Amino acid sequence: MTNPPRLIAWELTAGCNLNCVHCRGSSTSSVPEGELTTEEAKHFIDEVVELGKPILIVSGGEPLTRADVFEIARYGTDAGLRVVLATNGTLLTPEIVEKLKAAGVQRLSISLDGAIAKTHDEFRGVPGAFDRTLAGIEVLRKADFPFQINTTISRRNLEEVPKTLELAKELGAVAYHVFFLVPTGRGEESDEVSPADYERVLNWFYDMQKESEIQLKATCAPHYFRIMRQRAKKEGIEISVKTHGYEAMTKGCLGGTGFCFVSSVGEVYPCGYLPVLAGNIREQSFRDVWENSEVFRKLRDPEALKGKCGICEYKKVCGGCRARAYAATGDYLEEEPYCIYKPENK
Ligand code: HEM
Ligand SMILES: C[C@H]1O[C@@H](n2cnc3c(N)ncnc32)[C@H](O)[C@@H]1O
Ligand code: MET
Ligand code: SF4
Repeated sequence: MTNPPRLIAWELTAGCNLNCVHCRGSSTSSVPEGELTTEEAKHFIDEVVELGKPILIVSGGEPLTRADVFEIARYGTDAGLRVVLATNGTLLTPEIVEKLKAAGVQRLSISLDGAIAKTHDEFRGVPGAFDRTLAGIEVLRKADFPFQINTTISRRNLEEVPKTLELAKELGAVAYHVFFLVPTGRGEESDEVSPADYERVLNWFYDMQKESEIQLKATCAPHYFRIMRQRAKKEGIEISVKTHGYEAMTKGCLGGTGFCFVSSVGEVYPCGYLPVLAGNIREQSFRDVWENSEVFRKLRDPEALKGKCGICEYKKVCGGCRARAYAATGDYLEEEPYCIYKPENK
């Protein structure tokens, strides 16, 4: 029996009103042809529910540029899914927030890639984006709508991350999730932080997590799960849900095991950063793709990992980033290129 997905990220549209330097989808204002129609989108939700009740992340592109986003979110809510929406926050108005509430959307993630306008605007490719995002957050606060802040960490904003966390707290975010840049789409390898900086930031993140009153989560940094265990061992702490919350129950990357990404034209991928196609929901059922695709089957087998990830004692909790391995070598099972750890049995 294959476990159902726990989380699905859905690129409802690839079109976007911004032009970020790091965008995995290389999104622009021109909307590619062949997007799933409203009816196809609803059919996809029907198929998801047949498998289980994952969190459905309605994402993009910029999902708020699609007129039927509320109707589709409502459909997901009515089907029993926990629907959340990932947005750059620039298009939020009181009317839109009311519609999101009425559609049963439970939380928004707002991308904020720096603590000051210059950093964020350079990231987002549009002057004034920072101010517009902050205005969007103000609308959410007034409406008492829960939101989390997402920051993508790269060389451009690495040193500003602590300040961005402080800003997220001041703004009233319920959580702060950091994403580490993956060199795909417009994301460039030269913007990735060094392996040593990964180690430094993730150790800082561990310290922050212990004292933070809001939830912190690192995505696309599977090595965090190794670092968490190394640090806890040093401190003589047993990892449990009580001490480490949700992080104690999950692992480095859920791509293909508990998570998948569905593109605006119905393609299914292990995540939004790994361009290895698992299947297309226009040609097959979602169940068939999830249960039988070659790439998902391989990602479910820790023994398939190669290089140092294959012999690492942490491979079941970390497993490396398969998208970075693919970007570096063309083989998604190869070792994670941005990890400094030397496995003990090497
Ligand atoms: C509630 C609002 C949330 C929003 C809007 C949101 C948004 C996102 C987005 C946009 C991604 C990137 C997916 C991609 O493009 O491939 C993502 C990934 C992910 N998120 Fe969230 N998220 C939310 C909450 C959570 C929560 C509460 C958890 C768990 C406690 C979570 C766990 C994850 C995981 C595991 C991934 C997958 C990345 C990976 O492969 O490791 N998210 N989220
Ligand atoms: C959902 C989150 O994904 C981020 N995002 C977009 N492109 C990339 C990439 N190449 N690598 C990492 N994160 C990315 C967005 O900035 C948003 O905050
Ligand atoms: N456009 C939204 C954001 O910036 C969601 C998708 S990003 C690839 O957060
Ligand atoms: S990262 Fe999000 S906001 Fe930026 S261009 Fe891509 S889809 Fe648009």
